[in-house]
Amino acid sequence: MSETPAIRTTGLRKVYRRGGADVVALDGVDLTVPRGQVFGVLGTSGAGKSTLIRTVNGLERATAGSVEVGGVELTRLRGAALREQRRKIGMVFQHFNLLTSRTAAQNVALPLEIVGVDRRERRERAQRLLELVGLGDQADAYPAQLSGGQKQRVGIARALAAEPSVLLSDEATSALDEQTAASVLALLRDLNERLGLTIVLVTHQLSVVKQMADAAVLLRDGRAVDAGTLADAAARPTSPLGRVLLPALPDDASAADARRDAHAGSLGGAADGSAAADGRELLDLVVVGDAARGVVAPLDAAADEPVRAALRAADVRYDVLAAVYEPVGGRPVARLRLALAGTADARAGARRALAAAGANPQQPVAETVQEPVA
Ligand SMILES: Nc1ncnc2c1ncn2[C@@H]1O[C@H](COP(=O)(O)OP(=O)(O)OP(=O)(O)O)[C@@H](O)[C@H]1O
Repeated sequence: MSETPAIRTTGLRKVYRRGGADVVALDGVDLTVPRGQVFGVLGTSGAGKSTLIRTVNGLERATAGSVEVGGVELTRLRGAALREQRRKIGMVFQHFNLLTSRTAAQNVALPLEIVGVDRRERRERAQRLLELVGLGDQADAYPAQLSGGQKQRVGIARALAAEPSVLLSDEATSALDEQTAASVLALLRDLNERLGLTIVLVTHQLSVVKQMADAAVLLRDGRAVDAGTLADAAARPTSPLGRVLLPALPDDASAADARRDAHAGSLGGAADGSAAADGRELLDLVVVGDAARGVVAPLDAAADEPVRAALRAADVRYDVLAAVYEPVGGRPVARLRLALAGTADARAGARRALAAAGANPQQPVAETVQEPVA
């Protein structure tokens, strides 16, 4: 039997009324967020990202479909039962939403106060939570006395007070400078790892998802057009999510690399002048995982690297037109764009050898079909 997911939505639909017209914000979203993951929600402005997490959190009522959190169907609940379940979902907001007249500790203790935890225990638990987010010495500070990053840490501690199984973050780092945002994201990652907390991140910052998330969903016009782990999406560069995560390689990115990497039988170097009879094609390669490092290493440092070995074994010549290396979803990803020359059979053989070497060879995707994120 498979484990109950942290979140499951089925046919989730949300229609707002505005000025006498219907606005379909979610149009039948089926989504599964496994437990313990950091899960990104991507999409252009208006795609339905905020509506999705506001509906999952019960801040908005679904028009149709269902939302389950930890196996409990929120969309069936009303009144006290709904409030009780909603407490198990923590929420972190872009503008922190702290009460300015309360100290950090009193803000963190608020959800405990609502459920009637006594004063002494509230104080102790708030202090422990503030320590967890690195603010043990700021319990008596008021929000106005804290920096943006500190305020967001208080917001996170407050979201954790009711010991939620899921933390929803709506642009939690968008109002922070880059360095502060990075430290808040590191805190979220740490909480995910230490507490096994499932975190859903809504953000217009693609870099945040690339760095932080294990998996993501791409929303477009209220529909989930693609979802999955980032490593899988990166290995499927023509998939909608893959295209968002790995925008097209610029052809002219590294002419210098092309010269350095061109091997002995490089394009244009055919001594017998037979190149004109050969076909030529562009090929994008993606290598995900530990092998990625070798792919972009200088040739002499990676003599028996499988991708180069596959190219050497095939009867083709090639130039490396671009090479990009970056972590995606915590895994190294290397991408190369090759100009390949040889007979049709030789090029087909090279594509097979490259596929067998785990390099996911694909025709380059034209820039015009890229999916903007924000
Ligand atoms: N309270 C509301 N009343 C009416 N329409 C709404 C309301 N909230 C959102 N919408 C509409 O629903 C659609 C989805 O909005 P939503 O805020 O979920 O998108 P988003 O992906 O979070 O966008 P952004 O990145 O700009 O925040 C949009 O067309 C928006 O105008």
